[in-house]
Amino acid sequence: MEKELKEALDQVIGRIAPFHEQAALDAKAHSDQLTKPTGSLGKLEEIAFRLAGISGSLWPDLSRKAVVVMAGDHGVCEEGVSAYPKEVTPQMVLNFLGGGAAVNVLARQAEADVYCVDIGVNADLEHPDLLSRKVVRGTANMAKQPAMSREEALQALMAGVQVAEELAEKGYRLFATGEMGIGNTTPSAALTTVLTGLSPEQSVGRGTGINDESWRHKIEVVKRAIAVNQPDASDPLDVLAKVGGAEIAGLAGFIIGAAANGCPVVIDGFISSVAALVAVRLAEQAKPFLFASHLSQEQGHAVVLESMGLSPMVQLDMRLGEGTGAVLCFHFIDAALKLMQEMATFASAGVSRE
Ligand SMILES: Cc1cc2ncn([C@H]3O[C@H](COP(=O)(O)O)[C@@H](O)[C@H]3O)c2cc1C
Ligand SMILES: O=C(O)c1cccnc1
Repeated sequence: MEKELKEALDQVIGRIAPFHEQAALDAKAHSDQLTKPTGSLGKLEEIAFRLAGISGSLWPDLSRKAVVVMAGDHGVCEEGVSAYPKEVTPQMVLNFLGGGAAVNVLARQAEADVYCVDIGVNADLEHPDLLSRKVVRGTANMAKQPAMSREEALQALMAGVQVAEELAEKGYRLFATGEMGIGNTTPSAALTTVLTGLSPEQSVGRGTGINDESWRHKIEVVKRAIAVNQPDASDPLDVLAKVGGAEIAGLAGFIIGAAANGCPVVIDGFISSVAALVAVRLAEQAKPFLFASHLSQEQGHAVVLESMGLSPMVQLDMRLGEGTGAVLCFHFIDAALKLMQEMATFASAGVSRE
């Protein structure tokens, strides 16, 4: 089973098309004709060039947008690493489905649809709009044993791939990643430490808002998880299974699946970015499809983004997750494309350039 899953994943990775350098250069050539000093729209120009390179067409239609919120629970919560109880995970899933969470509000404003996926929640959840893809009923406590088996990690990755395939099939062309899982900044910090070499003191943050004492304890928990499981940093699947989480694996698979379908993905804060790092370690080809949205307040986020060569669009001191920062940045993606499509050229507007 594990072998079949790995083969299926490798097959999806093999479908990721290379970046169209020429389309990106053509977009830049067009941009340089527009009525503005060269490069003056800054990152908005870079966004437009990269979107052209991803799609292979100068101005892709990215009007159909979705944010995918993967939800899962974490056995490591029994160590006391979060400021909130684990019951919040299923409760928030119902809130997403009812349209009342922060990400729902921002998605409505950005004209994006919200898809919530139960990939590892430790509760029986039923709702007509819920994508039920449960791989585990919460992970095991990584401070004592591997959070997941290698097979479970692969199942979660492939479940994420499947969600991307289905949404691409429905016509969505631009995605944002989001997550919900009380305790998930702890496995995210452990993954950061193992995959980037950052110390636990620098990768562990305050998450939902723990105090100094709990923060020091959380660092010890991350150190213990790494000591107990001895994840092999050169094997991203091993690291993901031992000190990761189902929603992190699901998002990594989703990113790979979106890239295989030629769709750009805007990644959210710390947890989503760690999932993206796992995706990139599994499939380097997925990297050009990624856009960083905001810089989270969570310690360690900047290093995770830097390790992928990504620079965030904004810094709003947010630390929520759910895909909130990513959905907000859909507005910048829309703006970048509109500017390139609608601005006059020096020639058409009769504006002198020398
Ligand atoms: C009501 C509520 C809504 C949330 N939405 C996202 N998170 C965020 O907080 C959690 C991570 O922080 P930690 O590791 O400290 O538990 C994740 O669920 C993340 O998505 C929330 C947390 C709460 C309490
Ligand atoms: O950056 C994030 O995504 C984040 C930070 C703290 C808590 N939840 C999410």
